[in-house]
Amino acid sequence: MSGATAERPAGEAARRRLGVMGGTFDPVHHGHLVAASEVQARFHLDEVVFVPTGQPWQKTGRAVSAAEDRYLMTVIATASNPRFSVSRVDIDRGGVTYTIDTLSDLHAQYPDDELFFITGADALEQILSWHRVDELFDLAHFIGVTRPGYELDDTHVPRGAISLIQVPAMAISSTDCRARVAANLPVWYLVPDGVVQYITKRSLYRNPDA
Ligand SMILES: Nc1ncnc2c1ncn2[C@@H]1O[C@H](COP(=O)(O)OP(=O)(O)OP(=O)(O)O)[C@@H](O)[C@H]1O
Ligand SMILES: O=C(O)c1ccc[n+]([C@@H]2O[C@H](COP(=O)([O-])O)[C@@H](O)[C@H]2O)c1
Repeated sequence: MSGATAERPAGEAARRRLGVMGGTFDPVHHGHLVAASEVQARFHLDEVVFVPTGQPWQKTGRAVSAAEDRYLMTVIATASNPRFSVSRVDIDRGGVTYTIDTLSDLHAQYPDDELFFITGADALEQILSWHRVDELFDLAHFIGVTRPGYELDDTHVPRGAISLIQVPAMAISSTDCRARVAANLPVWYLVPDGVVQYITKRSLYRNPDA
């Protein structure tokens, strides 16, 4: 996608700007929410749609929680922000999730929208290994965000295909949240209150080997 900028083009013909925050969200945490909020404001996005994955093919070595649990936690976490929404495209397609399919489906659903795919520095490091990566940059402008512990580097991405921005540093990961629940430590204030309650109600993450 050429010509995407942080500035919203003036004039009535401007297209709706839709941010896409893809993730496993197992569970969704304040690092995800702060990053999406910062990008929404700085890039003047009309909306950011969170898209929980189906099966994340590069997260090996452990079973991911049920898609419906990850979806509902994401709905709970985003409900209070009128600029946030949640899409089921990856979950309803089923199977392994590839971003090329996520973006193709969203483009079909919102053909007039300009898409901005948000990715943390850790995910960006791996992007050349993504399925049909060469076609990805035609479907969306990418926005790489800082994440504590990772270098934000776009030198491997085609020039003009990505913007990098600094977001408030949140040293939170889903891995750490899961480990804390398993160790009977609190996740209050790492994830939204409703997500803490959902984790408790559904007894998620109690068994680290599950
Ligand atoms: N603390 C954070 N700050 C900025 N970006 C983040 C942060 N945590 C996750 N992200 C980004 O959000 C997206 C979805 O992340 P994901 O759902 O895999 O969370 P995670 O915390 O990395 O999970 P896990 O620890 O299970 O690997 C990715 O692009 C990731 O880089
Ligand atoms: O398309 C791919 O091959 C691909 C490989 C790894 C990750 N992704 C996407 O990157 C986003 C973050 O993924 P993850 O695994 O860090 O939660 C999510 O939307 C994934 O579908 C996509």
